[in-house]
Amino acid sequence: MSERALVLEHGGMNFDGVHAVEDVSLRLEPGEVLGLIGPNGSGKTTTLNMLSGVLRPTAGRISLDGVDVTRRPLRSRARAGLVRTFQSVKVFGRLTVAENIEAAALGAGMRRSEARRITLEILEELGLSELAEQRADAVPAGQVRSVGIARALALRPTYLLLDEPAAGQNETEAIELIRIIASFAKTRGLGVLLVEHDMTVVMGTCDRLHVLDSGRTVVTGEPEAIRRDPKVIEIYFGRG
Ligand SMILES: Nc1ncnc2c1ncn2[C@@H]1O[C@H](COP(=O)(O)OP(=O)(O)OP(=O)(O)O)[C@@H](O)[C@H]1O
Repeated sequence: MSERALVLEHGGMNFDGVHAVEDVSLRLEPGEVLGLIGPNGSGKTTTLNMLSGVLRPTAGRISLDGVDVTRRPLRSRARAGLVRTFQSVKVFGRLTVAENIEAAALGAGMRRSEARRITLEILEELGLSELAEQRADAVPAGQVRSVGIARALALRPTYLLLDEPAAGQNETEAIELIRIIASFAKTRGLGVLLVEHDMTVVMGTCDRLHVLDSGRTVVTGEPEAIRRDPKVIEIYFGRG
């Protein structure tokens, strides 16, 4: 197996006796899109918070391309190529969308001309070019999330963790956005972990799915196998 991967081994998070996540192991390689799915409260966001460094796991180990980062904070992981988005995106409202993205690239040490070039390239690939010169506080809520994704991509990560990137969009828009992100993953060798609770959205867009329920792994595999898995059917459709 390749050393190049983001790996969680036997991860656990215990909040004062509440086992939000227990013994979860997963692996994300460059170039693949892994959907982390499960019903409300199943531990998706907690897992993403552990992987990105927002939370320090109470059990287990996280490694990034073979290096143990379990005790490293978010910023240090971001410098090493692991970048995340948040459910609520904070933009500089008085700056344009392009300036918001450039600011991220400049903050990561890029030269101004390069930051500008990368910004325009990413906006085009995400289908957001027409927003480039618009003030960020005038952008509709659904598209602000895409601005957040563009900003994360401007940091040129190797691994990108997305927390419900398509929330607030309808199913067709959500699938379209995730398809675009998946094509980024393929062309740039980017590993994408996508937290999502809508099965339909992840089915046709992810390479693999990891299903959680009550903080534990139910099953991991290719979408077609997951769709037919009796345990997954029970979780999604069997509970009144
Ligand atoms: N800071 C915290 N303190 C105590 N319990 C927490 C904390 N954060 C999460 N939990 C609990 O951990 C469990 C998993 O929560 P988490 O937010 O990770 O689930 P989720 O799958 O992301 O849910 P959703 O789809 O609703 O966002 C839930 O029971 C939640 O109440």
